[in-house]
Amino acid sequence: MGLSGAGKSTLMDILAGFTTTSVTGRIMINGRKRNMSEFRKLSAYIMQDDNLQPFLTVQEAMFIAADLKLSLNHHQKSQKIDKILVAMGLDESRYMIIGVLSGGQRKRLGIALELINNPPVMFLDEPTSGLDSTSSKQCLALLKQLAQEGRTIICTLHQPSAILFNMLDHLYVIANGNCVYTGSTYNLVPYLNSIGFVCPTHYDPVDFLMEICNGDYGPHISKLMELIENGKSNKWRSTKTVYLNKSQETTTLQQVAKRSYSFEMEFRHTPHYIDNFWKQLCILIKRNVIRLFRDKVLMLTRISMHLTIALIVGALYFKIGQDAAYVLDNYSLSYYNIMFLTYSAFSATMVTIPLELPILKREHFNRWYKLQSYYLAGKVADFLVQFISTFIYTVIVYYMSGQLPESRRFGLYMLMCFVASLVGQTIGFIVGCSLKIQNSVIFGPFAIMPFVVLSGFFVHTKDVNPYFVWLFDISYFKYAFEGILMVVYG
Ligand SMILES: Nc1ncnc2c1ncn2[C@@H]1O[C@H](COP(=O)(O)OP(=O)(O)OP(=O)(O)O)[C@@H](O)[C@H]1O
Repeated sequence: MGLSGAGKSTLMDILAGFTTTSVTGRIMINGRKRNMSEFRKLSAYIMQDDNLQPFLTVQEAMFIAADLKLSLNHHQKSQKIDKILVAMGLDESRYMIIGVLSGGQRKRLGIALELINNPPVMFLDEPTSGLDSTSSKQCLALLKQLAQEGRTIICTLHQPSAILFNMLDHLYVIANGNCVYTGSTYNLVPYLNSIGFVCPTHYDPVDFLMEICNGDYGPHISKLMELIENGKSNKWRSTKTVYLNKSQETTTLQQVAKRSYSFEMEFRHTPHYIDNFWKQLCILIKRNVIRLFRDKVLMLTRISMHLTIALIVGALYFKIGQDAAYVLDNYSLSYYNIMFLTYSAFSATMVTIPLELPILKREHFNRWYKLQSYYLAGKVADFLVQFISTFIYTVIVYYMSGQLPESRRFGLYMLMCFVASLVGQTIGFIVGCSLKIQNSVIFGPFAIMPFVVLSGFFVHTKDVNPYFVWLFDISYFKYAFEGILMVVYG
């Protein structure tokens, strides 16, 4: 718990293993140094932003997660999904598209997706942010139930209400990146009393603590930090009992530890990924195909843009292909075709990839699939749209501009254009992954323009200094352009 900017998400990223670089210190699990590979099998991290696929239904998303994370048959998966959806209060929204779910439903779905494989340790960054008081209560009650079943639930909270606060077992309060209290929730007021901060009657202890952290009663953070040994002190921890629910049913810590141990043992023998590469690939292709057909706007825009430009270009260069007087125009047309197809594939990929990255980060971090499967599945789905777009464009331009009507020439012409567009797509993927979307729109074209200049269209190899000739050899535009000219005139 802590004020905004206190360092909660940073700490959570480090504990979950999401941030491993530029941090120092040791992370111990049950007294042993954390083995990251083992730990990732035991844990799931639900980040602050939902990062869900907006075009799937709740049930489809659950089945895809189950297919990737469980080695059960369809009926068993279905039963498990039903159980989780009921527990999460999502049963009635199972056929709804994720994009139209409310904030609370999306949060619950984020948890449900990670619950599928029943991880013993769950990290949640602000699971109640953006939720109303009833949804927050439902969400924490559910987490409490999971903790009672023996899981370790670690979550960050901004400033919980008294009801939410009473649901917590252990509290770790951060201010300015340091710990100012660690201990049980019911020890908070006695702790504050012991150091001279008397919480006024009828005053919420959480508000009081946050005001102290905010410096409303003076600069006391370093004093609090020292007293609690920056989180190392165990003085205010609960050692005897864990309160389970309002009826004060209790269970011993040993019982909880025993259940946690059995979860841990179960996971030790689980492979890092449940499915092999090919199975992951098939599941991800299925998901991409569903997404592609639901997200019709982008697909239809790409196809109709190719159709429109092809008609304009075809009309401009109408029947010039076999007229010797227009040989230079035909030369320019060949170049334009490669430029257009490459650039359109490049920009479409470059702007869509950054939207996918947060989802990829979450799913890959939580061991849903390997990166290779994700990449290839994305390529296969995009391959289809790119092929249709390139085919429509090439057929129209080739025949309207009056190139030789030979199927072999047309096939090769089409192949040159298609391969060039795939290279453009790959460069768009690299740029989209490397830069933020606003930067990639500005700097992305620089990844293409050097190849354009070195294609042999503007400057010829024989006219440049011999030291620069190798630059032409790395320009894929040059190969595509030469290929097209050989197809047309060879
Ligand atoms: N221990 C630390 N030492 C120095 N800087 C820190 C420390 N922890 C966090 N920070 C920095 O403080 C800033 C805010 O951190 P973070 O986003 O984790 O806060 P937060 O509590 O999650 O905020 P919010 O509730 O608004 O999401 C970041 O720039 C982070 O790098």
